[in-house]
Amino acid sequence: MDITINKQIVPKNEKEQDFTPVFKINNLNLWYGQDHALKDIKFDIPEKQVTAIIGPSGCGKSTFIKTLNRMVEMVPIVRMSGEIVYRDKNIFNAKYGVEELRTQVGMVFQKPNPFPKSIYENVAYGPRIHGIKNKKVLDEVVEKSLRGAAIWDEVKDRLNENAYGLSGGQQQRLCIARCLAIEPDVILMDEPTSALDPISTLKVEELVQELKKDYSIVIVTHNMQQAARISDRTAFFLNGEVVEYTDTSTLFSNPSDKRTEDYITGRFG
Ligand SMILES: Nc1ncnc2c1ncn2[C@@H]1O[C@H](COP(=O)(O)OP(=O)(O)OP(=O)(O)O)[C@@H](O)[C@H]1O
Repeated sequence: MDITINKQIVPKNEKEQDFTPVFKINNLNLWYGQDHALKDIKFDIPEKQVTAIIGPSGCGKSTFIKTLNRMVEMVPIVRMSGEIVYRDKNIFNAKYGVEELRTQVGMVFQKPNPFPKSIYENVAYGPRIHGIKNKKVLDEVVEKSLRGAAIWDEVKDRLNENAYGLSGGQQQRLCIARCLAIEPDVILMDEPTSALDPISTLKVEELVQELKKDYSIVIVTHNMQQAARISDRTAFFLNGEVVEYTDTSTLFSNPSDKRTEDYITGRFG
């Protein structure tokens, strides 16, 4: 699309975005002690799309995703500068509580980490903490969340059994259900399929495609095929910098940076 300014036709700027950002990241820097792990990160993450973060081991993918819900600050030696704006609020602003942020920005981890409780209690836990006590309401939230995570049919007859009795893939979808139960806006996923078998991986990938209708998703993955299959936009990280960030099909078919090309063609990493 061209833009008309003073009756002149101005070609569309490549950097112009045609999406609504859920996160705006401006000049984000992060250090672990002296180690400069994130360098001048600047890009916007779209609403209701899947954004993949790719790059070789140690390039800062996990560190980056954990800045978005401020989990990275649990490491005492971390220092940061710059700005992360979530829906017009600077997440580092003292007035914006970290609990509130984490209610809106949920996270699913690499290894499924259910609580040692029943399947039902795993999902009801968050809503209970947020003050929902009514059993009927909780039942509805649990069912809706398990359905949303595409695991309801597999567990509906064993809701009171311990979650540890589920397979790894089922546990991961249960953890996604637990995340959905607090009705987040954004879901962060840090290598959510790396501990899963291929069939469970496929189920989680299909689920991500469903979830993006209602949620904005950021996913760290080692697996470039996975990024190509399921994401709309991809950021390629290298040594703590974003080398390239664009729509996924362009990044994989026509990368603009030689380092991206070398990485996606397997020359390093
Ligand atoms: N808790 C920590 N304390 C000190 N340094 C850390 C810590 N976590 C990560 N780092 C360093 O920050 C850099 C980025 O690490 P990070 O785990 O974010 O990379 P990654 O791309 O997610 O790697 P991988 O793909 O192997 O998980 C690395 O140099 C790592 O050693």
